[in-house]
Amino acid sequence: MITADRMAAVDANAAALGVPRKQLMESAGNAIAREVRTIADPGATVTVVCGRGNNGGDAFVAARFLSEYDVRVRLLGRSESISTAIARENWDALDAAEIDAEAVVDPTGEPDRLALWDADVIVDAMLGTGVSGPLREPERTVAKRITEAASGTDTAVLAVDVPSGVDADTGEIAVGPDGERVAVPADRIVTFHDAKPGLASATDAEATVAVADIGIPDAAELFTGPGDLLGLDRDPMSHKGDHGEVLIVGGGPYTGAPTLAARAALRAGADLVHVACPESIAREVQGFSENLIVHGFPGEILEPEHLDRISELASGRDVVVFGPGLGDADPTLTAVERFLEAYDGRAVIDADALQVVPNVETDATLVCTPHQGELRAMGGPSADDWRERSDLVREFAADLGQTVLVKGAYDVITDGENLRVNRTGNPGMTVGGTGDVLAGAVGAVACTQRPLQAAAIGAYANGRAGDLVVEDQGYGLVATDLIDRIPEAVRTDA
Ligand SMILES: NC(=O)C1=CN([C@@H]2O[C@H](COP(=O)(O)OP(=O)(O)OC[C@H]3O[C@@H](n4cnc5c(N)ncnc54)[C@H](O)[C@@H]3O)[C@@H](O)[C@H]2O)[C@H](O)CC1
Ligand SMILES: [K+]
Repeated sequence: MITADRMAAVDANAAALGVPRKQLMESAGNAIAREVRTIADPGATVTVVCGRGNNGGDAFVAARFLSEYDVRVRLLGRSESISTAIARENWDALDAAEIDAEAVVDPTGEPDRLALWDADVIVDAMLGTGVSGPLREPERTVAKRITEAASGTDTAVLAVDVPSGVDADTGEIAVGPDGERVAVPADRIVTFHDAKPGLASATDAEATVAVADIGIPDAAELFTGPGDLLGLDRDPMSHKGDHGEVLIVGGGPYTGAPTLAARAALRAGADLVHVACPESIAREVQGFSENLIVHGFPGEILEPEHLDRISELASGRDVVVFGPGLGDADPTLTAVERFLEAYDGRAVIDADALQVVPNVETDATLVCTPHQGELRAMGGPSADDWRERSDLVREFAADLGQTVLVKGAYDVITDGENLRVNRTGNPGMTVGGTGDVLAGAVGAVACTQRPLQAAAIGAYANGRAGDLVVEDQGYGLVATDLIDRIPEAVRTDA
């Protein structure tokens, strides 16, 4: 199963791996043509009804492959409104293939002119995963015409990827202003790459769903890539506080760590970052950035007596990052344990605090970010080969019931079920502090993304930042270099 958002990410990752979208669309169109051939013989009349997005684009390709049929392509809307270059290229190619293709110049025109009737097959390519809200005109009226044309006749309706009007993730059909739920009733659906969660519930019992392989490599799903960043796209209408508030609980024997994590959280997009650290370093930490709100607790290390204050600070934040520089003194580990027993929000657990996790009962949603030594200290597996490590860590995460990001040349990221591997980063990043930067970045992203995705994006961004630094200045990287490159590393328009 794959959701529409994940499909878009995998699509972009495939493109980054060198599989162009045009090739995906060719494969998608070919799969549609193959399905038409199982429904009707050459010479049959096929009406292809297309929207202005890539769902329509797929069907333009299919029409080209069906030149031995009597194919009529009807684009809803002006051809200039076709939304992607690839789809437009394929629309133009219909001419060369001498396909009867007509753009409904006046999109609100009388859809009856679309001559949907007396077709052996109607291909529904109005909308796929790009649908938002109830079907608008003219798609709404056309969906009703298709329903009429198909009911009581032996016209077969074949939906491209998703029946138009159906939400691919939920199977829901949004209620329109007329109080009606309108979608195309497909007899057959050819969906691409992987089943969509909503298809099973959306289609009537007898609809058959075929999943077509369109050549997306497994690597596009397994390895993190630029597609994983798409979830970060900022809603232009968003305002302060939307992108989350992070609390960093750190510092003790080590003073730089909480600062690195806090600054990384800011650069990775958190709106506000609070730092709870020993009073002895609070002034120093505050000195790094006025965007940090620093709360000093008495003494040199985190102890159980500080927990009321920490819990109060945590309750007002989206994510807590526990660990950078805390050290592993008994009172500190006891404090971490007590905190987790009471906390039910999201937290990133790093460094010495990690050893507490396997033995604590918590309702918190955790992202654990051990390196391989810390994973062993947690009672986790060790394996040199990243493939073997992936399987072992997935089992470990499943037992733990949490998301685990094991840092390494290949970072292994898993929630016990799904697995991602991050290949960005370089040997220059083994210097101290890069783990603190990573923990802060994951904490910021976890404000708006689910744990697995937050860990995948954090690992990708941290490594990518490291690669940008090395590209510019060669090795000799220090952790603070990473922080300034994080915004560039998470840009989706790069
Ligand atoms: N992601 C992949 O790997 C692949 C996707 N393919 C095909 O692409 C579509 C998704 O294409 P997209 O352009 O994102 O969106 P759609 O074509 O589904 O629809 C967008 C189109 O529809 C209009 N629209 C949106 N909501 C409504 C509405 N409620 N009423 C009317 N019109 C609506 C919107 O304005 C746009 O014009 C996917 O399903 C696949 O078929 C690739 O070709 C294969 C790989
Ligand atoms: K469709």
